[in-house]
Amino acid sequence: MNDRKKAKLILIRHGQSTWNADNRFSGWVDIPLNSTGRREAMEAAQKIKEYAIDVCFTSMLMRAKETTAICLTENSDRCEKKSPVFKHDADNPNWHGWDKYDGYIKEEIPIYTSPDLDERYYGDLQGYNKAEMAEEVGKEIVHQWRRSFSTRPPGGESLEDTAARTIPYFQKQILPYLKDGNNVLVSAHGNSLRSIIMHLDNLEESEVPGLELATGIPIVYTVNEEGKIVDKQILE
Ligand SMILES: O=C(O)[C@H](O)COP(=O)(O)O
Repeated sequence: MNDRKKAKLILIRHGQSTWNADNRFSGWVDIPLNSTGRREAMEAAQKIKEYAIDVCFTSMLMRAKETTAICLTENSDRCEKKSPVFKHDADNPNWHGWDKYDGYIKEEIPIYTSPDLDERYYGDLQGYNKAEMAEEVGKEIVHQWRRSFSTRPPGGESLEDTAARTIPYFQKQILPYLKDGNNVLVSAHGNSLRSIIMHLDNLEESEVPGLELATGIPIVYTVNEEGKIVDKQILE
């Protein structure tokens, strides 16, 4: 357990994926990192290695999980003694207990995965090129679909819908670890993290369209024992 006053919350949007590079709407499509994305995650690992990570949270999607695993590789002081272990969902009927083990329980950095941290569902837009879509329906409409708070892209989730799952998850599952003084890494997605940042930074709806997150750049919040943010650094 760390000094309570120094609990860090590290948020990171996954590194570049092959569809980020192709400028395609990804949403829930499970696209891996490309070589640029893996490099970004390695650079992020260097930037955060001073923080001994106690627990991680990530989405169900490969690009966020890969980023988590790479980010932990430089956390060497901790990893020498502790292994990162992806924790699977015991409540899922398809889980057969194959990831159970008896020893080393105190020696792990648990990585919890949840669909609540998945990217915003982009519905009918998934797979389409963003620039081509803007030519077809107009730049303004595509910007609304991508950046407004309450507009839903066709068949998909608005940021408001996404926030309705990410913020309760943050409050119930993540915040208690921070209040207890743990350093927490959350690797997720452009929009699932935008919704959490909107909550943490108390942003107005009108400020949300201007909030952009680069791939692979850690944002480090310092959180006090009451769960309040006392500092924010962007490690560009
Ligand atoms: O799902 C996607 O395509 C990206 O992760 C985020 O896309 P956006 O910047 O268009 O919201």
